[in-house]
Amino acid sequence: MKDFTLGLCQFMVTNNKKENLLTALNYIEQAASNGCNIIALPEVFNCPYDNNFFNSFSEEEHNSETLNLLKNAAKDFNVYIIGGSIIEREDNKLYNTSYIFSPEGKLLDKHRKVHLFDIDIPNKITFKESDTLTAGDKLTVIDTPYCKIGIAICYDMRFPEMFKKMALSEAELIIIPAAFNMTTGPAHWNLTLRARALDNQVFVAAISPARDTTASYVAYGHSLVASPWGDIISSLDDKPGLLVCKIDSKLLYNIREQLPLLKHSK
Ligand SMILES: NC(=O)CCC(=O)C(=O)O
Repeated sequence: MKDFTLGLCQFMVTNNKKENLLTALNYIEQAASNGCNIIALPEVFNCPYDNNFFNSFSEEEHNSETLNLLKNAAKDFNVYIIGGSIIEREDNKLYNTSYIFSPEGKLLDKHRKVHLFDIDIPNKITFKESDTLTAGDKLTVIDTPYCKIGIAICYDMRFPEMFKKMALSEAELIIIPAAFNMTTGPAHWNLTLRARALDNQVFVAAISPARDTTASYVAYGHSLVASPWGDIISSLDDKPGLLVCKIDSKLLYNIREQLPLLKHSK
């Protein structure tokens, strides 16, 4: 692992795909001009987070307006892009999928959300991704010249065993495109992200859409970076914004040497 600058793009997602793509591109450009080497977007960043929109906003990988834009942006700005997630369509099934591009515009890998968000907290929040989506079934850890990056999507963060497997596959940074809500966000967002970082002695970066109180699903916001020590080293509030965070590789090496949890893990 070596030092680098991470950019998290927290913006408002609307029900106009073209507008969302333009916003994403503007944020990527701004992050690149602020020296970011790795830039990440929110979960389902081109479409409202709502089952009613998923089918009509879905795209096939081989013919995707969104993926073309991300690929070209990665190349034009010479950056790694963790492309939040989009609704991917393959063989009449829909997946919540994150695509990762290199600075050459090469598709390095993709992560399909493994744990679908099916919850029912009466009078608070009910959501059933499995009404429309199919779950992925693999871990994603990619190698870059800066660090090894694991990818998880939102509700995936609640499953510590998945994170342990990524850490044991040598992930040093885990990037999580996400969209918590106004019930679970205040209660669990910081706590869960800090715990995954601390348990696995990795940097954790979570990127949410900005909060839109008129949307059918109101995102919590509060994109953040947690360190391998378990503290929050940079964060946003609920409004649109770009988080630029310098990642100090020494921090990870020192913590892992001084408190060797991964070595002691059985
Ligand atoms: N998009 C999601 O997976 C939402 C997860 C969430 O809000 C949670 O509490 O978990």
